[in-house]
Amino acid sequence: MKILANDGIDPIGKALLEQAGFVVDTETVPQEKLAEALKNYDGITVRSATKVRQELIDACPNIKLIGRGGVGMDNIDVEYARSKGVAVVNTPAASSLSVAELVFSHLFTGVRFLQDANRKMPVEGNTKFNDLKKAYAKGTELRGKTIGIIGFGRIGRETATVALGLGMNVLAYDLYPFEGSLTLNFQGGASVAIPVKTVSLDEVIANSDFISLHTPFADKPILGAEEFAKMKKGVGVVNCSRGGTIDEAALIEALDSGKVAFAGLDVFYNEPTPDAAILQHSKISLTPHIGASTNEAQERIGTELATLIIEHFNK
Ligand SMILES: O=C(O)[C@H](O)COP(=O)(O)O
Repeated sequence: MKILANDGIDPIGKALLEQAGFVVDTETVPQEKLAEALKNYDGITVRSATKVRQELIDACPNIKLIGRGGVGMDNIDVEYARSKGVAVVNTPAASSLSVAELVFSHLFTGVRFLQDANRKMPVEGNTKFNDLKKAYAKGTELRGKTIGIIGFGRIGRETATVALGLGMNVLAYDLYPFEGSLTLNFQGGASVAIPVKTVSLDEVIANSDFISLHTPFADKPILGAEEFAKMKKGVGVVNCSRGGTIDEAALIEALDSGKVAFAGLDVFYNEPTPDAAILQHSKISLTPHIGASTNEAQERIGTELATLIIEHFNK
């Protein structure tokens, strides 16, 4: 069996597949050459870069499995593949903590102006930063503040758990209400369960000091001008979910008016070429869709994906 890992696969996942007798190629084939190249393979694995659309599936009748190393399957025509008897698998839980930690990277960045300070610190030969120091004199602490989490699935809950560990209050919203507890595990084996209950979207929007999005993209943004207007003045907004869930033009207006103090964005409406107005804004902390890009997450993803592929072909 031959697998093309077109967006790469962690060495541990590759080794597991090879031990099970699979041939694994990890060289990325450009999208336009994929239909030809894939004819020689039994399966393909992707992250979010490679698109596996209907035409590609039709062009490669040998393909029996599409593996998504990650959560979002918006780059794969899943229903169509399944209707043609092609299995589609993903690894929905493996990257939750890495994404949650990136949310806090953006939050800590925003409350202490790192995105701007990193651009403006005096360079060699000019050691004066007193004016800059005055500009950044009033940061904000996270402890005791309220984080609003929109989308309370695996990543939303992991984000809430980290927030509770930092001493923040959590307000969460999900289409499917949740009432239960989240467990914080501490060094030495101690753990504590903290009750959490979802509230309405309006409550989250109106009462949060920071808002983090954790939903897939549906048909329109979840946060637009109307929602920004209802938020607290000085709110910080983070998006490590999917591009399009925030109306970027409305976000820029809200940042410029001071309604939103800062934003942290890992995902963009236009990927991989976000708009210049977003890229150059001094109040936006930017990362290039790297929520799942940690050693630990990729190792878990590679291991899980390899296991799913082996199980599928051994059925
Ligand atoms: O859906 C996901 O798993 C994340 O958006 C990560 O995507 P990536 O694997 O392309 O980094």
